[in-house]
Amino acid sequence: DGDLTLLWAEWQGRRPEWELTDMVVWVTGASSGIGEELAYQLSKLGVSLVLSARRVHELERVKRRCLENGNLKEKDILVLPLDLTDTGSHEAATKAVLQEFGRIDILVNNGGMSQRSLCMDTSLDVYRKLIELNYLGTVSLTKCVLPHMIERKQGKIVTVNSILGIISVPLSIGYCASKHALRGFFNGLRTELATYPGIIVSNICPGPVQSNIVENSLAGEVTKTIGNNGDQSHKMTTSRCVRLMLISMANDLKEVWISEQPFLLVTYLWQYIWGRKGLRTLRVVWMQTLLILKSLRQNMTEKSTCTFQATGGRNGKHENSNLLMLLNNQRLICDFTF
Ligand SMILES: NC(=O)c1ccc[n+]([C@@H]2O[C@H](COP(=O)([O-])OP(=O)(O)OC[C@H]3O[C@@H](n4cnc5c(N)ncnc54)[C@H](O)[C@@H]3O)[C@@H](O)[C@H]2O)c1
Repeated sequence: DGDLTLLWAEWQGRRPEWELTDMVVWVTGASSGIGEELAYQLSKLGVSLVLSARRVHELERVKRRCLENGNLKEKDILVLPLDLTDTGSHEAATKAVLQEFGRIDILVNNGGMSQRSLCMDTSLDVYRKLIELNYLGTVSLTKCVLPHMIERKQGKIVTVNSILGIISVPLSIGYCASKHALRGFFNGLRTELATYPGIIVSNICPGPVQSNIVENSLAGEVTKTIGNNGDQSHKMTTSRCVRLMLISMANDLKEVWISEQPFLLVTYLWQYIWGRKGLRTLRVVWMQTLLILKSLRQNMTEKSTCTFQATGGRNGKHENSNLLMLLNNQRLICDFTF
């Protein structure tokens, strides 16, 4: 459920319990899902925590649970409301963290949002919002924190990307584009910071993970979300994903892929084989095999309806389109969008 370097680090590498203790860690998107779980696991390591998202009451709830179950005291946790799209507020937020704890050791760029709708059913505002939130919001906060890390010549910038920052799938192309942009930005930033070996720029690329991401996904309009998470049983547990993220941070890994199969295997194929001219046939054969396997599984379980239908897609109107035939017949591609 992780790439080979990550699994090796888990087996033989440094433990988060040794490496991350006493660090000041700022987590965005800490009110839900991966960010919330990250807060709980970090609070057991004895770090100083900054919890950011838009909803203060949700952050206060997370803080209370950190205090109940972790090793932290009230003074170790700062609740700092932050809207990633309000880039004008990021400088002041950074100053507030520095004023409270004196330093920022790790910035975890986790806050973000996804999307479920076909291109022709999606308003441009949705794509704009995804770029403003997932990409520009993250870039903006990083730019505010970076001068401080450069001054200290150390720090970790950890960005929760996605395997959709590596591969692209239908129904979430605005999300994929924003995550591809993030990966390009941070890979380039790492090179720009080559003279600061103490500053680690890390891309975390999870596959499907249990969280509220589907519920909060935009469905064609910025005012419309999917509204429910559907069946999440095929997804990785949030706790396992976060444990692997902490191992990645403890071992300064530059990019990690965290996913169960078949998503991890598909990512490897995409990265190393897919797209090369002579191997297009392999791609089709592979896709068809997955579809058949998925269809067999679906027939046996028949648990939930197609996400595509939930998004109100233009079912039936384009019955001759290959894409819609895939979408209508199988849940594979729907499962692949997270
Ligand atoms: N769950 C998955 O399957 C999965 C897979 C790959 C990557 N990711 C990434 O993980 C990260 C966390 O997502 P999650 O799965 O926990 O989903 P989630 O919806 O449970 O959590 C998203 C968090 O981001 C915050 N957020 C949203 N808009 C914001 C804004 N404008 N300003 C500040 N915070 C904002 C939310 O309040 C929430 O705390 C995202 O970047 C997502 O792209 C998730």
